[in-house]
Amino acid sequence: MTQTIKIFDTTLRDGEQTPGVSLNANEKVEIALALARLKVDIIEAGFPIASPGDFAAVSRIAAEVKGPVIAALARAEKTDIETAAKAIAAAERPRIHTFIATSDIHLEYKLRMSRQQVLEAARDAVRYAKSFVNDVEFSAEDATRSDWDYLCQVYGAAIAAGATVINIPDTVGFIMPDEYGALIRYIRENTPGADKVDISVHCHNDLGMAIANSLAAIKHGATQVECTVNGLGERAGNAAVEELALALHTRRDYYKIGTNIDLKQIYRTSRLVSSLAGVIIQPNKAVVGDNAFAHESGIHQHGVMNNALTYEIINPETVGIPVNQIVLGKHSGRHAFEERLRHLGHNLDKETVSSLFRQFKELADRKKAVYDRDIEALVMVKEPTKQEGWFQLAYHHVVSGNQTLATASVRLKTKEGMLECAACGDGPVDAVFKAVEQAVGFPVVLQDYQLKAVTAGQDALGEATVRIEQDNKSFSGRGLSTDVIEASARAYVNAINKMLETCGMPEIRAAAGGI
Ligand SMILES: CC(=O)SCCNC(=O)CCNC(=O)[C@H](O)C(C)(C)COP(=O)(O)OP(=O)(O)OC[C@H]1O[C@@H](n2cnc3c(N)ncnc32)[C@H](O)[C@@H]1OP(=O)(O)O
Ligand SMILES: CC(C)C(=O)C(=O)O
Ligand SMILES: [Mg+2]
Repeated sequence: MTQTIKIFDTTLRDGEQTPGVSLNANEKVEIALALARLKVDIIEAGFPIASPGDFAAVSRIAAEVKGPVIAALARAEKTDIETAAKAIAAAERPRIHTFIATSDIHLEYKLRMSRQQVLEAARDAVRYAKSFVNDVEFSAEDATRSDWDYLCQVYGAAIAAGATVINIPDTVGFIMPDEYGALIRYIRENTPGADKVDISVHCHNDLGMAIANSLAAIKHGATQVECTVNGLGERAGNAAVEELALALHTRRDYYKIGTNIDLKQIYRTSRLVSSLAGVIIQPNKAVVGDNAFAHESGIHQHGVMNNALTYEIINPETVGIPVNQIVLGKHSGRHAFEERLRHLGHNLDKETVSSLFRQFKELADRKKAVYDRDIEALVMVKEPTKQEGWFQLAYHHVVSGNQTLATASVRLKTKEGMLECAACGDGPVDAVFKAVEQAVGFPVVLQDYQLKAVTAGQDALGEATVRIEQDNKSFSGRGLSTDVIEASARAYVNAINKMLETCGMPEIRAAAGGI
């Protein structure tokens, strides 16, 4: 291997710009810790000026996550830069990432600035950021629709002001691979000082080119690639880190470039992000989709039976996908369970292991075979401990049928006692959601509801995902059970708890016209 490309992960910043996704500080720290285990080189932890919540999350990540460089985004504005610097002050290796658009269309209609003004703003922003940290990245937003010579002037000014990284974003996913490769080469060859800094690329997937463009850029001298887990991001998303890492690994014969990514962590990180962001992975998604290693047709199955290499270019275990074998049953003990967790790469504290073991025993009572994937699902969809969450689902009962009005009754445990309610609905899930809504005592706006099976079989674990909305913010919850109505109710309660964590119970009750 001749070279290593740096992976800059922006799941927590651009990834959070995915429509409908909103992560709280605890979730962001959990994802940042997983990214550190994945061994990304840089974590873009957020955009601290955007909200006090974003500032707090970036500050916690800077203080708590060791290993990768911790970056914070800032417009080419003094206050943004000061806020970013404050948020990452505790990081071992802090980076300020400042940006301003350079395309004429952005200059005319958005910034209302001339080319000269933007060039000066870029230079001043880098210089100001440099007064706080040594490591400063500069991005020319909408670079791929900007004039190439003007871009070289702006990047030259940013490098002269002290930028250590220049990023060339395809902000609107517009450029084609050959063209992007040529642009990267042009900037490298025509920007004074470009040979002394990292050249970064940041590709959006509007035309499905994010990975192809990133790879073309690597071929033409990019030294850093910006990605997100599962390709989350604004609109159609960003280049997916798992796809990029696997492309470079699988075709190392061609690219002769590696990454520091720990490939075994890919599946786990992907599931964690999917779970916390509330965005289900499409089955045919490359590398981490449920069908990525499934062989449906006879000719393929025949080939794979003889030798997997006939139709499999990636071994699922390479990316840490658990093999679907029966691992444990209801007679298994705590030692075997703990050992299995360790084998799957989870080093969890005693309290979490105890809670998971209890859930595993309950599951083993209801399900014939417990697979590694079931255990992964239990780990991902952690139930709230007694101290967490306003509400816990203590009991539910649902009656439904084709000639019966679906009716549900629920009992929720709270710190102040039990709440009970019953409701009718359009089907059992609607009835149980209505009963929960009545029990909590305020209206809940449902945005999205999805249900899928974790493994195959009639007794498979069902995994429900629910997204609710409050004050233009989304909150997602997940629930697991062999009973899909229970999984749905748990997901709904989980989303409500997350909403309360951010919005506060008195505020929600007041907004609903209550006490
Ligand atoms: C390509 C990207 O992904 S860029 C990152 C996008 N991410 C986000 O926008 C995160 C969430 N954003 C926010 O919370 C808000 O937009 C904030 C806090 C950043 C700014 O909020 P507001 O001050 O209310 O401004 P608003 O969003 O309406 O407009 C953006 C302003 O920033 C200016 N601006 C946009 N980009 C830049 C830049 N890179 N440098 C300097 N100014 C900029 C715009 O011209 C506009 O200025 P104006 O208010 O003088 O007209
Ligand atoms: C802030 C920049 C790098 C960005 O996200 C984009 O241009 O897409
Ligand atoms: Mg972007």
